[in-house]
Parts: sequence; C-alpha cells; structure tokens
Amino acid sequence: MRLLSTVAALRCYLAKRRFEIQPLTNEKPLQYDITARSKTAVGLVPTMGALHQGHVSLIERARQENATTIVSIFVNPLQFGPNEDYQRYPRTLDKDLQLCEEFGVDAIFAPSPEEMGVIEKSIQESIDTQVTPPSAMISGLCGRSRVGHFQGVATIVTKLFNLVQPDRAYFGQKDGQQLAIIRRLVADLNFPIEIVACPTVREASGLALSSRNQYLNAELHQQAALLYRSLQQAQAVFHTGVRKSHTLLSVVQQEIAMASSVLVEYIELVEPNTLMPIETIEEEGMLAIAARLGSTRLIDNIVLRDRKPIIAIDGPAGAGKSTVARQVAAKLGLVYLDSGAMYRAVTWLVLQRGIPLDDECSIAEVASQCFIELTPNEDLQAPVRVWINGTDVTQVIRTMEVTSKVSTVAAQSSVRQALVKIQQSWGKKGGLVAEGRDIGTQVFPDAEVKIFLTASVSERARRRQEDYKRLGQPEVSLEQLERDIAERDWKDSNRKVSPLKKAADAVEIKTDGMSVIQVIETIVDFYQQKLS
Ligand SMILES: Nc1ncnc2c1ncn2[C@@H]1O[C@H](COP(=O)(O)OP(=O)(O)OP(=O)(O)O)[C@@H](O)[C@H]1O
Ligand SMILES: CC(C)(CO)[C@@H](O)C(=O)[O-]
Ligand code: BAL
Repeated sequence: MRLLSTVAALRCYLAKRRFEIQPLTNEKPLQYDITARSKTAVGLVPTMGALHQGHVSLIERARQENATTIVSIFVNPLQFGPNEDYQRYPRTLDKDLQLCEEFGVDAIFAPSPEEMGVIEKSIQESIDTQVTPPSAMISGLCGRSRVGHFQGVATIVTKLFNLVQPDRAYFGQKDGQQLAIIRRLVADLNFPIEIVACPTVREASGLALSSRNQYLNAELHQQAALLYRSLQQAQAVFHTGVRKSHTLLSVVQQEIAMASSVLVEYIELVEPNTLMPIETIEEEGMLAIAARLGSTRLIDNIVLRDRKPIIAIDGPAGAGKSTVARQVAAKLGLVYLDSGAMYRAVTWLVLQRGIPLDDECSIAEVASQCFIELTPNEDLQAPVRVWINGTDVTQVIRTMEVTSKVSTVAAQSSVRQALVKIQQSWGKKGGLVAEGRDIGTQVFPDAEVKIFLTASVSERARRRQEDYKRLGQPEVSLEQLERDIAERDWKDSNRKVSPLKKAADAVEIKTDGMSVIQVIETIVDFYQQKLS
C-alpha cells in the first residue's frame, strides 16, 4: 500500500497504475470466476480519517468493484464553520493506515491543507474558486445550522474527483444530504463518475458509527442510540400505512423527548434526491435527524419506501433467467422487466440504421435518445411485447442477426447507462421481477429479494445443446459449447461496465439437476418467507 501526500505523487501513482493494469487481451481463463474485479477501474473512498467499520464497508465495496482502491484522508477546513470542531476532529493517521492495509487498499491520499490549496479557514474566508450546490439543497437540514458546509464539501469533493478521476466514488447513506448533493454535483457538472451509496453501518444498539462518537462519554453514548430508535419507531408506524409527514415526525419527537440530554436540532421528512420537504410520502421519503448530546452533534436518517417489492435475478448466460423470471412474475402478480429484450431492441435499432458496431459514439447517440416500452403478454409462454421509438419489435429482435450482435452492443457503457436509467425509472414504484447481469448490484441495489441463478458450465452447455436440437439447428459439440459459455462468462464478469457479479446479499441457486418448476418454487417460497 502506498501513502501519498502530494498531488504530484498521486498523479504519478495513478498514471503508472493505469498503465500497469491494462488488460491483456489474450488473458481469458476458462475458469469462470464471479469474484473477478473489473480490470482497470479505479474506486475512490473520500474520508476525513478516524476510520471505523462504516468506512471499512465503503472500502470493501470499492475493493469488490475496482482494480484499484484509493482512500483519501483529509480533514477539510472548508467544510467546518468558525465555531465547529475542526481543531478537535480526531486525527489517527497511523491507525487509519493499518486498517487500510488490512482491508487491501492500494493507496492512501493524505495531503496537507496547503497541498490541497486551501488555507485553514472556513469557506467564508476562502478566496479561491468554490462550488456551490443548488440553494434549495443546502439551505435545509444540516445546511441551516452549518452555513457554508456543503459548499466546502462540494468544493473539496470536486477537487478530489479531478485529482483521482475515479470510475466510482463511495459515500455513506448516513450523510444522506451530502449524498444527494454529490449525486446532483456529478449530474450538473457532468463528472463521468458513478456514485455508489453504501448502507449505514451501526453498533448493536443501532447507533450509526461516526468518528464523532468518540466525543461521547459512556452515558451520552448510551443515550445516542435513541436517535435511531426514534427513527425506527416512525418506520414501524409507516409500515402500518401512515404516510403523513406530521404524524411520522411527531412519533420521532415523542420518542426522542424521553432523553433530556438529547437536544434536537431538526427532524425532517424530505424527498431523498431533491431534499424537498414532503407532506405525504408518495414513493419514498428520507426521515432525517440531527441532535446535540452535550457538545457533540450527531446525524442519522432512515429512508421510508412505499413501493411494491422488486426481485432481482442475476446470473451467467444460459442459467435460465428469463424463463424463470417470467414465470415467477406471473405467479406473484408482478411485472416482468425483460432487460434482455431492451438490449435486443437497441441492437435492432443500431442494425436497422446501418451503424457499424464499433462506432460507439453513434451507438451512444441512438441509445441515449431511444424510447422503449414493454408490455407483458397475456400468454405466459409468449415473450413480453417490445416497442422502440413507437415500432413493435417483439418478433424482429429474436432474429439470429440480433442474437449474434446483442452482447457487443450491450457491453458498451453508453448503452448500459441509458438502459439502466430507464429501468430505474420503471422501478420507482416497484412490483417488478428484473433479470440480467447487474440488476442486484447496479440497477436495483436495494431490491427486496436478490437471486443469483447459476449452473455449472457443463450443465449449461448440455441445456444449450438440447435447445439447438429442439430448434432443428446444426449440432455443435459439447466441448465447443463449454468453451463458448466459459468465454462468455469471462467476458461478462470482466467487462469494465456493469460486470456480472453476485450481490453480497444475493441467494445463490445452482440449478444443476433442478427442473424449471423447482427453481420457480424455490424463488417464490423464498420471496414469501422474506416478505412475511
Ligand atoms: N456508519 C457509517 N456507515 C456507512 N458509511 C459511513 C458511516 N459513517 C460514515 N460513513 C461514510 O464515510 C464517508 C466519510 O465520512 P467521515 O470521514 O465524515 O466519517 P464520519 O464517521 O461520518 O464522521 P463524522 O460523523 O464525524 O462526520 C462518508 O461518505 C460517510 O457517509
Ligand atoms: C466527503 C468528505 C470526505 C468531504 O470532505 C466528508 O464530507 C465526509 O467525510 O463525509
Ligand atoms: N459530512 C461528514 C463530515 C462533516 O460532518 O463535516
């Protein structure tokens, strides 16, 4: 692990690293490895140090998804107000280094304020260029008492993004307002960076881990657990069907009033992306709290979601995902989101327009402007009906030509980005069974049920041979099919964009020796157990 403290060293390290890890095109092991990481991606975990298990969860996620993981440690003066705890903030670099080493971080970037070009003053006193998020996002919640805080965060995060130029950056849901502001920053300033939100890690008492918990004495530490407990009380009331903001907020207020030493700064219910206050939860709401315990200011939040469940089914080619997903959806009265059909529809459009498959820029243009509709077919055995730009392509997307080109088109990052956006907009209300390579990891990381459907290479080769036989296609040897499948697995799990990966919280079903009906029953049982 490298410790880098200057911009020059960081840039040199990244340039070398990016050169060293160029993928070797002929390096294609026959062994299928779902734990393989994207070969060139860089993941950034921005922190202020005093690392704890919350940070470790971000690091672990970054390690899973990238070839290189960089942790930045910088107590940023710009985000502290004149009366805040900048001087007192815990600085534990030696311990942080040990922890990063233990969890496989590749490099730490720990610059001084001078190196970052910021004087040790608040944002109001800074004379340099600043990044100001939309005022509606920084004036409520923490922004009310921490004036200038989010300009300080946005400015330093922009600098870190420009310095590291990561493919992905990892932030905790605990700082929910920060997360929404950074997502907006990335969208508004067109940073080509994926923002990955990680769930809040908590102590057994429910208290969210925070570097500031060290400030609490034993008694306050115990009382601090009330923050999350009060949010959980409101969540329980929400689950009984209450949607009104004032009722949910008063549940939190009543609960928190039990501890005299907890001084509430705010309790608010906002839309999690725009941070606008909401009266009634239509789809989702972030219930957020900030409170003082003695001189320590703590924050926490919980996202309340009123949506029907989503089942995410991922797995390698030939595992039977589409057959299973369609029938699971029908059994449970959910909509089947056929992502394969969406990628086929874009492929059809590309071919129809005569665009060469290596003209990624023209394909990006087509994908980012297309309009796709899917409607379930009454007949369970028949495929979902698909329209692209108003043309019904249900039949034509099943031709050999589209079949042979779809994986090349689907591997292009612009295509995946465009389609993931559409899928996520459909998923807002839930009630879906979606199937693909990255549904549980990228498209719906908060899906209620995640299944990883797989089968051995030999089993999938055998099934494909049977399919070909049934369709009257020329016979292909099992060895050839096994080689093809292993190669496709390798490509799917090693591509830079949305690689095939089993989500950490997915249940694996290996279908060797199982009938389709048995697989469907297993998933339906699991769904019913999980949601009961
Ligand atoms: N308990 C946690 N679970 C998940 N992520 C967390 C947790 N605590 C902090 N993070 C995330 O770690 C990143 C760095 O946060 P930071 O270094 O400010 O730590 P912190 O513990 O939140 O400190 P503080 O509470 O003092 O602000 C942020 O993206 C933050 O959301
Ligand atoms: C994102 C961040 C590292 C910027 O200084 C900080 O706000 C934090 O630790 O959450
Ligand atoms: N948003 C976490 C860092 C801070 O409170 O300044």
